[in-house]
Amino acid sequence: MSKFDHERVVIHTGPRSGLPVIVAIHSTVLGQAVGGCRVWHYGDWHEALTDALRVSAGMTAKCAVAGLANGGGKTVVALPNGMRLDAAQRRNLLHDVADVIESLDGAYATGPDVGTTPVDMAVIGDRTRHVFCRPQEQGGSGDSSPHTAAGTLAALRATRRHLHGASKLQGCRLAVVGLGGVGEKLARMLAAEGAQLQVSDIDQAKRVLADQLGAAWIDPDEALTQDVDILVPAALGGILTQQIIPRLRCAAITGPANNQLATPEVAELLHQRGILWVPDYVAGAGGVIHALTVELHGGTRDEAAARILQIENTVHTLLATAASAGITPAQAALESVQHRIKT
Ligand SMILES: NC(=O)c1ccc[n+]([C@@H]2O[C@H](COP(=O)([O-])OP(=O)(O)OC[C@H]3O[C@@H](n4cnc5c(N)ncnc54)[C@H](O)[C@@H]3O)[C@@H](O)[C@H]2O)c1
Repeated sequence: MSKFDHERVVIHTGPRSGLPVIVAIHSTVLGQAVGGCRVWHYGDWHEALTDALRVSAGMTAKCAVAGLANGGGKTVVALPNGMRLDAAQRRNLLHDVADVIESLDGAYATGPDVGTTPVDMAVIGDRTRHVFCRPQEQGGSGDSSPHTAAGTLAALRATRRHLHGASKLQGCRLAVVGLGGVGEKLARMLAAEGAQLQVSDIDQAKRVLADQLGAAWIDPDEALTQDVDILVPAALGGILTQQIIPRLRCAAITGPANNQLATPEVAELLHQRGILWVPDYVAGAGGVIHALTVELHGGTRDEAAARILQIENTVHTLLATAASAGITPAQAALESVQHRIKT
């Protein structure tokens, strides 16, 4: 039987919505647990619980590697298949979520995730102060995507340095897969640095951006297997499968997309193929660093920006440690998390 290593899990049927609100607190060893609020369709609430347990543990790692004084948590609400919330139902549900969070006496704070937005965080904020990423005009830290892009840029500099001895991205061959909130901003930054860019999105309307940036457009079906220095996944998770690994032609993979590995074993397969994989939760931490620094820790935007730039050092150290110990960067990251939580 696997060990239950969460501090607390609450499942509460919301009195207004009638829906089960799950809050999983994995760890508060480093400080208040944080993690987004996911409102999504699941087969049943057991699946939602499994998701909450998995993602909250991932948040502990993300915060620990980012040097934040926070632990990991997660809220998940399982919507029955086919259910669409109207405005009043959505508000009721968000107030149910807020009341559960408030009942935890500050052990956990939430932010946006799949199925929720910064505006939803403001609604949760009606009933609890333990919430982040509210819109800027409502006193929050606002859109996290520019900060996620800035953090990924820092991680890319460290990756470039590890591959080629210098961190300048000028001339570096990169494929950015996904040109949404984060990917577009990142592609613009990379183009401004003189990187040799290829870009891709399932949305053909994004071709205009490729033309603007002087980037080559790649068909989404072929985007992951381009011959580049660094592949930058910036769309959905689960893309690094056992099947795709033999076909990859990149030297490294560093991108913000969450949960890139289809299964944890894929990290070892990448290592065997000599492809560097920077854990997504390290490369994509800029947004959460910004939101927590500004909204929960009372820091300034400049302090948050400085912390985001530190991602370059963090990734540099991880890659150097992994190389000298002959382990994967994923394993090196895990050891650094365990070290931080124990000391
Ligand atoms: N927004 C943040 O601050 C943040 C923070 C950490 C991690 N992330 C992760 O980064 C990734 C991107 O986030 P985002 O906010 O930019 O999302 P988004 O929804 O704004 O953009 C995703 C883009 O990917 C495209 N896309 C989807 N499937 C694709 C495919 N198969 N090939 C190519 N393009 C495809 C979509 O059309 C869209 O343009 C997600 O995995 C997200 O979880 C985002």
